[in-house]
Amino acid sequence: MSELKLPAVVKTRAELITTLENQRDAHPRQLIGLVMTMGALHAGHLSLVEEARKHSDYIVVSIFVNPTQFAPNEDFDAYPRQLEKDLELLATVGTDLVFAPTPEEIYPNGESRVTINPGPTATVLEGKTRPTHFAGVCQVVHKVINLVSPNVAVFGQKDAQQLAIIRQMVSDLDMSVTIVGAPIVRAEDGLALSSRNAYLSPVQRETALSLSASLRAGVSIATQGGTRAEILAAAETVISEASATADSQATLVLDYIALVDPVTFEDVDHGPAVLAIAAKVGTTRLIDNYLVEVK
Ligand SMILES: Nc1ncnc2c1ncn2[C@@H]1O[C@H](COP(=O)(O)OP(=O)(O)OP(=O)(O)O)[C@@H](O)[C@H]1O
Ligand SMILES: CC(C)(CO)[C@@H](O)C(=O)[O-]
Ligand code: BAL
Repeated sequence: MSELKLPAVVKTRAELITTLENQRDAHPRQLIGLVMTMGALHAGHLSLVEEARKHSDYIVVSIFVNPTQFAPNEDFDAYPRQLEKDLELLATVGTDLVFAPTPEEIYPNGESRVTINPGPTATVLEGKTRPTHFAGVCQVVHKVINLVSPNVAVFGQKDAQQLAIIRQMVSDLDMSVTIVGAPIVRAEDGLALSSRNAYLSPVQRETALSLSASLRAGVSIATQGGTRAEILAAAETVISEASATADSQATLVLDYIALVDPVTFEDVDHGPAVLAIAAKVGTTRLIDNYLVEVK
């Protein structure tokens, strides 16, 4: 791994803008792709870079744990930070530039006086439990897209509601970037890869498998032509059993299981849908989803 060329890193917006200006001057026809992350990278993030490569020539990855999308009681301070390791991982998939700013660089004036209202899709599911989360996500995504001016930006389907809200923001605010969604990368045992999986003890990780198992039970009913109620019941049965039998060191508390429209995140009973789950394993909150077709 150490023989691979590490991507160039810029930490300030001035360096970012100059580097991109030079890049555009030297290669005016090249398309720029952006992948935004909070670091602690895993194969899911690397798949976004590979997806970006299909649509663009020069790839910028941002690594920034954005304070405005965390509520005061959440894990902003504890969130894993490992820039050197992240650079080595990015080198394996060919990244051209990493933008790794500090919070002061992104928010030089402290709290912004103008913010983005992420709209009704941000009030349900993740938005119900994390009411300020999507406003913070939209704020930083809008800022970094403005700074980089990419042709394409790639986001993961793992954060399905985030992807839907970003698509809506780009459409409603006439932002000139193409948003590409990339499928969820899972571990062999089905667990959706997530930086927060690093918080799980071995026994908690075992319990966490019930999230994807529950969704797969619902997907199986959907594939057999089951109704909304049957799909949700199948998923709920798996998660209730797992909650009831979980080890005391690996408690499982369901937040929601939902079957929703992929654009609005309102409940649906037919057509394309997202079967989504969120639960706390111990103190770690995890999310997952599958796309299904409800007959
Ligand atoms: N398993 C995955 N498969 C595909 N994309 C993913 C996966 N995990 C994260 N992503 C995507 O990577 C981008 C950056 O996400 P982020 O840095 O928050 O990673 P994360 O692993 O989801 O972390 P967290 O544990 O904080 O949710 C987002 O677009 C997210 O949807
Ligand atoms: C898109 C994002 C990088 C914005 O901080 C974050 O919400 C994430 O990692 O999904
Ligand atoms: N992947 C979404 C970032 C967050 O949970 O804050």
